[in-house]
Amino acid sequence: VEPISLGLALAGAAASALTGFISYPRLYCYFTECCLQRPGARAGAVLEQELDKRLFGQHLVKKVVVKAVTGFLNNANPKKPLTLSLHGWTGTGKNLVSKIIAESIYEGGLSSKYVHHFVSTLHFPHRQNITQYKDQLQMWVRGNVSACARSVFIFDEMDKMHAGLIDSIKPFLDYYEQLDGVSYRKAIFIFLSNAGAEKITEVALDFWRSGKRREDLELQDLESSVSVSVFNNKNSGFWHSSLIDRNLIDYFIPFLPLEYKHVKMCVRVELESRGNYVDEEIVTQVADEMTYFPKEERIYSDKGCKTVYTKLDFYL
Ligand SMILES: Nc1ncnc2c1ncn2[C@@H]1O[C@H](COP(=O)(O)OP(=O)(O)OP(=O)(O)O)[C@@H](O)[C@H]1O
Repeated sequence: VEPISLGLALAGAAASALTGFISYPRLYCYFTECCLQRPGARAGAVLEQELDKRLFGQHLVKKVVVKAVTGFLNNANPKKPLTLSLHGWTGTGKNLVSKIIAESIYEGGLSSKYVHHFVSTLHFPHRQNITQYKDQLQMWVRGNVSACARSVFIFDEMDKMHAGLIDSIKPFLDYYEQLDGVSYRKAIFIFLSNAGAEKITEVALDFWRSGKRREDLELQDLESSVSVSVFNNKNSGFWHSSLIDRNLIDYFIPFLPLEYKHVKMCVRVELESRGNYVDEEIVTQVADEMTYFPKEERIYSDKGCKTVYTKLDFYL
């Protein structure tokens, strides 16, 4: 082979590799994280599979989250961003679910540069700075959605957010095609809060007392009462919020309080993930150590699965 033709052949190969790289963004995204990384159908399948495997005792959550997120990701032309509001008792899986949603869309999950996690007490602590927070929040959201339409925003501790602050992002959640040249329609907003937990527990407990199966509880039994109680709760972060008023929250997702058997499932998973043998005696001991309410029936774990892991340290 002559040096010139070899050189030409190499140059040709390099050029075609380069155009291949450019014309196949997916290949490029194999090496570096990209916005809109995973196709909708694939993300939906991952989401369903992971929720089935990792989330216990939340049949309503599974159903609604899979339907809402998959439907949204598969819609090439959504009319507004997806807004999910997750409500329930502490330690029932709200952070876990938002993590699983993030991981289903971006491999990096919560560490992805397209997933943004705000914690009210950390990022917006002082009531007197609310005007400044409103401006910052608008800037953050606008900047990140400009960089990637499929940005995910998670707002934790909504019940500790100062009333009125969340309304500053209302325009982004509405049915606008564009605002100042930016379309927010492909973004996902997830709000987490303990507000509404009492109402959810009340309904679940009534259901249990009337001898019905937990799995027969339907979303209709809870959704509207949760949204009303959150709207009217002064400490919900959504107090008289125009997001609720204007129906900009697509789904209110109720997390049921966890029972003894769910706590045991959490202990087993933790034992396995630490590479330990699942000793049923330890599982029972840890579950027995948790406290349960109401006082008479002792059905629901006070802290859900939250302190299971530290309690387990004691036995290992
Ligand atoms: N329903 C569940 N299924 C499986 N694991 C769970 C469930 N609920 C909680 N856990 C586990 O318990 C721990 C605490 O859960 P998580 O942080 O998701 O609770 P949370 O509802 O967000 O609580 P908080 O309202 O206090 O923030 C996590 O490690 C999580 O994996």
